[in-house]
Amino acid sequence: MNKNNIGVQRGSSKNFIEVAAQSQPPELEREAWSLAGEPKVTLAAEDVRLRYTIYADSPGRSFIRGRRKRQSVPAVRGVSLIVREGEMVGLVGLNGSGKSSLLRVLAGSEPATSGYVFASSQPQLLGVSAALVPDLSGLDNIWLGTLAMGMDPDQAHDAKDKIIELADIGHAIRQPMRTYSSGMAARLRFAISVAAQPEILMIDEALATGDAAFHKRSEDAMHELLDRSGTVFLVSHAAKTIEDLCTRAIWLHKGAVVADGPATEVARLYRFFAHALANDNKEGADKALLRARDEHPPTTFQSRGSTR
Ligand SMILES: Nc1ncnc2c1ncn2[C@@H]1O[C@H](COP(=O)(O)OP(=O)(O)OP(=O)(O)O)[C@@H](O)[C@H]1O
Repeated sequence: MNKNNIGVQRGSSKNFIEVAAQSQPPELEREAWSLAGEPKVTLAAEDVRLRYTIYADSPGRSFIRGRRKRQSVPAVRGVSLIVREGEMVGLVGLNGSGKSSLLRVLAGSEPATSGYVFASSQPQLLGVSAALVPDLSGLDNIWLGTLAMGMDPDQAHDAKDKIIELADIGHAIRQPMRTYSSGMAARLRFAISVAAQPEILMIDEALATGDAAFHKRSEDAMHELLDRSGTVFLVSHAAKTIEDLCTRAIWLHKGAVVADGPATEVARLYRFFAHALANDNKEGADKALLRARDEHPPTTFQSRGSTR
């Protein structure tokens, strides 16, 4: 039996917030979700779909918007998953496979075209950047960022030293953020996001910037979060990072989940796949993909048959 197959168990969605839903699902359908059991479910997504609408210019046509060709691009195609506390979930896949789009929908920062996402608390998508102001110093931005994430002034004050220590950007912390390198800014954003101690933290490639020492500190900070029964989602192009850091990996291909299972196995098979593709070995790539799908099939909901 597919170990990711979610049986019809009566769980209650009462304690969950709705992160993304196109319309209110019927109560009975919601109750068919397996939200009960241990460890606690922190996030559940069912048949999430996302399409972007783009306007493409056809040759010979004018730039008048009304005459532009409207196209709908499917970025996420029917993703279902159940994530429990203590899991560190890595998303792997080729460029354009939908990793960042899925993360944004799960975080509630991009509305799903259809499907449902429930979470035990508001996920924190790393990137308090919207709240940070380039003309203000790092210190002022720490204050602003922590308040923007919902801390009260006392909590923000208490968190300050830890953020400075984790970001470790020296005297630059007193300089305006516009003078920072992209790596320094990423470090500060990461440190602020982690300090909020969110139950669900979502990170898109933050670990790609920063040196080995920062990498180690950020790993430690994420493990600390997991120790406090949190859940971390991580998008990275480096499948080896996912393999080393995460407990579970979800492989996305053309917007759909190909495989979902232990990071050491799924991320390793993905690496074989990507390596084979890079070497024009289509047969090898297909083999790795089919093996991953076979051995670590994606989550399905028995209540409504398999996800598409
Ligand atoms: N704002 C947007 N408007 C239109 N199409 C988009 C938008 N963002 C992403 N897409 C399209 O959606 C698909 C998935 O993109 P997404 O960025 O989620 O993939 P990804 O796996 O994170 O890619 P990468 O590894 O290159 O960062 C792609 O076809 C992309 O072109």
